[in-house]
Amino acid sequence: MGLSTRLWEENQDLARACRDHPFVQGIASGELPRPRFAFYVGQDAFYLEAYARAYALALAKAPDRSTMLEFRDLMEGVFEELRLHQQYARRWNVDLAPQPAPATQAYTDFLLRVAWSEPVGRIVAAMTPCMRLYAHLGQALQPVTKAESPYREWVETYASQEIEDLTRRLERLLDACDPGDRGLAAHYRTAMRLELAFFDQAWHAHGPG
Ligand SMILES: Cc1ncc(CO)c(N)n1
Repeated sequence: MGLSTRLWEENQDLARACRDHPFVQGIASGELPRPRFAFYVGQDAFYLEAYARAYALALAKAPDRSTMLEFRDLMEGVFEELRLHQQYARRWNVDLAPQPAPATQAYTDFLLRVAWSEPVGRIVAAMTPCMRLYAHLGQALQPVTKAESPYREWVETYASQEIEDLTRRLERLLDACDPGDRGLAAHYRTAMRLELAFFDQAWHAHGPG
């Protein structure tokens, strides 16, 4: 079994907690209060800029040109996602340059610290949960998302083949890492925990209802 598969399986508790989280379930049902989604999109735009910078740092540290090109394509995918956020922002009155809230700051601080100070493999381990989790959520939610959910486009984006393909490319880089490096599993799990905290933060934004 490849390292990416093993780490994903070891983190199924957190993957399930994200999938079953009321924020995520509210996206599928369409019942998620809009101010909470707007808050999430603004925080996510801040997050994604850090995520793109982490790819740029990984690119700078990559050992060969083919790995550099992988990081370039992955980074381009993040900029595409940010374009989607701009569309949501226009539609839903989102502040796309917010102050980062605590869970956002914790996640971006973690990613950028790893990206600045650690080797490429550790960066890949910290960045993989973001992609695999969202590909998983998109694919899991697509069949149960209500046609009338205002968040349907969000689900479709992450359920797309394009996201799955990019996720696999990142996972292949993880599979090439030294499976004896325990720091890889630690970073993967830290990122999964931060993902859950990110949903939880958005759920609790703007009070009940
Ligand atoms: C917090 C977070 N994790 C993962 C993704 C998927 O790119 C995202 N947009 N935001």
